[in-house]
Amino acid sequence: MTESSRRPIGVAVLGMGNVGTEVVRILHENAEDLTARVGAAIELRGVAVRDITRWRGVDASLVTDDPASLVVRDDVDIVVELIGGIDLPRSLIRTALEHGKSVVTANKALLADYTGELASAAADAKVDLYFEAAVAGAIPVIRPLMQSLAGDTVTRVAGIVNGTTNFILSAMDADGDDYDTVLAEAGRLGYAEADPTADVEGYDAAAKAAILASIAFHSRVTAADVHRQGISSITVDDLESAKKLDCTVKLLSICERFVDPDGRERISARVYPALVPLSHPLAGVGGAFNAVVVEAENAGRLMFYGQGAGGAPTASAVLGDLVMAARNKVHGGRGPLESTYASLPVAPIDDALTRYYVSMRVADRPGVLSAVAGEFSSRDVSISTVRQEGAGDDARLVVVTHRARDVALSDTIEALQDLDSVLSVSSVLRLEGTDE
Ligand SMILES: NC(=O)C1=CN([C@@H]2O[C@H](COP(=O)(O)OP(=O)(O)OC[C@H]3O[C@@H](n4cnc5c(N)ncnc54)[C@H](O)[C@@H]3O)[C@@H](O)[C@H]2O)C=CC1
Ligand SMILES: N[C@@H](CC=O)C(=O)O
Ligand code: NA
Repeated sequence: MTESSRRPIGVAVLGMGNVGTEVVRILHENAEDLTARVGAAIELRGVAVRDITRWRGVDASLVTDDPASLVVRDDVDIVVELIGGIDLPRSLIRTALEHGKSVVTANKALLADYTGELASAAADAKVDLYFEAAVAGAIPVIRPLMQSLAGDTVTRVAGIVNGTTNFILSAMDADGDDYDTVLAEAGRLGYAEADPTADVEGYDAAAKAAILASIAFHSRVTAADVHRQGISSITVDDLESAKKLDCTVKLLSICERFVDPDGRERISARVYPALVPLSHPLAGVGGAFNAVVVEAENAGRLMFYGQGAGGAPTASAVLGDLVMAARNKVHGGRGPLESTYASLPVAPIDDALTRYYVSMRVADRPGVLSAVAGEFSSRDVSISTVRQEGAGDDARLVVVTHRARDVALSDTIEALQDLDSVLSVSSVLRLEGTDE
């Protein structure tokens, strides 16, 4: 059968915002190449928008404000969900899968909590559920973890997976720019979520960490399992202090597999702003770029780098999934199924091994250093460096620790706050990207 004689694959795109608009543009612009790659034409059968009266982008006959009607249509084979949110897309995707449509989505907030439900609906219907765009935008990371590394044992996946916060921190670091101005710019450029709290408070990065940990460790990890802290408390002063330590500040998502003191294998999944040495490859990842470092027992260390947000880069990942799903519709076969056989439990943040950087205002008098050091040593936390800055009312101590259980470090901070000689603890950040 020739490509032109094969039945075309019908596609519906739900949501025509930053990403949806770009998906439709690429579908039109690359139509001929896509047909050759799939072995049949991909035809846009409908787009769903919120307000039909304001939509001017595509042929009016394709546009509807009723996405539920599109996902059950007989001439639609693949549904692309780009609305965002939870309840509506959850119900639309379920209905689409139950009606035998393959689904492509970029919706990490939904997947972080409902991959199990949606993947089993896809398995029941023998169709595909693809979501490469949901983590790190254009960067291929889901497919490498699910397929290329399927024969290896992944031990760690860590990196920068939120473009908006990386854009903000990079601008604050380079130009000392004001936080609100940079956030507004990230929204204008199509990086930020509809509610940018999801970005700045780390919810988006935590959702992505849940997805990455689930896939990497063949277990089910949801957003609630991920320890989360955002960047809203990071100041230009923190970035200046970081420079004095030859570091910068990055919002990191860290997923690790580790053996606890009782010999049980567990997962640690956490998101927080951390000091990263300038010599570390993640320190050089600027703007809305993302980078993910994967460590596997046999492959060693792999690094994936590229555009993690924005309409066109994200649409590129969506199109990759769309081509895969369309090929499967034409030639048969299916993408990989969800794999949760290992079922590793997730440990609380208290059990993670981390390093702390602590900056505190102290009374400028004898005995302060030994009182501070005593609080660390009584909890078995070993100090790596101590630096005194300023004098008199401006005296500050900056302590960097070696790796210790996070709970020992956080208990130490509480105890320091109760010391008479410590006037205030002005900044506490974890330090990552070092081996100590
Ligand atoms: N923008 C980005 O860089 C990335 C976005 N994503 C995800 O992709 C999805 C879409 O993101 P964006 O395009 O940036 O969001 P957006 O807010 O620009 O687009 C969503 C669109 O859906 C429309 N919509 C809302 N309710 C609707 C309804 N009931 N029926 C039809 N349309 C409706 C909105 O009017 C809007 O145009 C989200 O899940 C987001 O988390 C994932 C990776 C990167
Ligand atoms: N808001 C997200 C978009 C991509 O996932 C981000 O900034 O990374
Ligand atoms: Na990706």
